[in-house]
Amino acid sequence: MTQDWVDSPPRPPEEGKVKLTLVVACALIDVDNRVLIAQRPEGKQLAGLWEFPGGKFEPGERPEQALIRELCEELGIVTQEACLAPLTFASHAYESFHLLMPLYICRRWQGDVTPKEGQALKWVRANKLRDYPMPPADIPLIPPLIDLLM
Ligand SMILES: Nc1nc2c([nH]c(=O)n2[C@H]2C[C@H](O)[C@@H](COP(=O)(O)OP(=O)(O)OP(=O)(O)O)O2)c(=O)[nH]1
Repeated sequence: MTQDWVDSPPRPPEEGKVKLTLVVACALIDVDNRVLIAQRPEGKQLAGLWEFPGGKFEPGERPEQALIRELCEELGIVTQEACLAPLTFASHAYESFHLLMPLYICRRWQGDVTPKEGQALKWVRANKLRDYPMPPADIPLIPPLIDLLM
C-alpha cells in the first residue's frame, strides 16, 4: 500500500485561487413597492454606480447583524432580523476578488431614510432599475425583484 500523502510537502498556494469577499445587501421596499438604491460615492471602487445598501461584514458578525448595522450607519434607520427576508444572492467574479452577496428584502424599519454618508438615494420601481447603471454583480438581482414586486 502506498502512503504518498504522508510525506507530501505542503502545497504552494494554487494559482488561480480567488479572494472571496462577503458583502450583505438589502432591497428596502416602501409602501408603493419601490426599491431604494444608493449611488456609490466618488473615490470608491465602482464610484457613480447605483447599488443596494449594505456592506462588508465585521469579524464575528452574522449576515443579519451586519445588515442591520450597515442600514443604521448608511441610512439612519433601525430594523430587526424578523423584518429581513432573504431573496436571492449575487456571485460575481470581479478582477481582484469574487463577490458573494446575499440580497435581503426589508419592508419594515423605524426612522426616516437619510443619506448618512452623503450618498444620493433614489426610490425606483423594480422594472426601472435597469435605467440606473449598477455594478455588474447586481444585474442578475433585478429579475427576482421584478418577479416579486411587479
Ligand atoms: N453594498 C453593496 N456593495 C456592492 C453591491 N454590488 C457590488 O458589486 N458591491 C460591491 C462593491 C464593493 O466592492 C463591495 C461592498 O463593500 P463596501 O460597500 O463595504 O465597499 P467599499 O468600497 O465601501 O469598501 P471599504 O471602503 O469598506 O473597503 O461590494 C451592492 O449592490 N451593494
